[in-house]
Amino acid sequence: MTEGPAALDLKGVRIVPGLLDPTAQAALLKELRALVAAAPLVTHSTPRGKPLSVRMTAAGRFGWVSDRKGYRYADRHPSGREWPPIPQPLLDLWALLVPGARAPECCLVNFYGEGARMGLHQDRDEADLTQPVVSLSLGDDGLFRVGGTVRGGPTRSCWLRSGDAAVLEGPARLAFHGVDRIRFGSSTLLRDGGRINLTLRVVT
Ligand SMILES: O=C(O)CCC(=O)C(=O)O
Ligand SMILES: [Fe+2]
Repeated sequence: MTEGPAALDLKGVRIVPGLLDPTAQAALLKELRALVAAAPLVTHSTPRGKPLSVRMTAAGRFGWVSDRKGYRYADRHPSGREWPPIPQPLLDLWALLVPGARAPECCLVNFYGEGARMGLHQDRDEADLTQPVVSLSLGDDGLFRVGGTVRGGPTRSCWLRSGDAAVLEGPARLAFHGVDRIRFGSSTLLRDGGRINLTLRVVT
């Protein structure tokens, strides 16, 4: 594969439906099970102490964490252990989708159980905002909302399905985005339902 499947544009965010076929999704899921065994999912809280509905872990040199001390990248899991390496299939997808970019330093693993959501936000904790963010969805469908680079402007939404990718790059690198809800049980990839979202980022 040299170019990858056809992409759609959602307010400048590149959506690549069906990037991973079901076999590749199952293979990746197997790697993620090992990843989560080494670095268990955590319920982070906002700096004000409100728990996030999305549970998270990470791989790579850095993971993203949040607690009373604020939102930040950390070089260790809250357990004190190092983050596991980013699975090779994800590094390959990054190279396919954003060939000119630096190597990713973080793969954030988000798990959305029933009722979990993520409010509109910008990804701006990274030092080099010229580098893209690549996001991959697995499991249940998620309603992905994208706005502009200022809060409160018009937004558009689309459903991200298992195997779909989204790339935040160029002028849309700082687009507000979030996940309003998931269609719990819409995919058979995860036996007990839920949605996994993987985001690859250059941090430094
Ligand atoms: O779950 C998604 O599709 C988006 C995740 C996200 O925006 C983030 O982790 O910063
Ligand atoms: Fe984000």
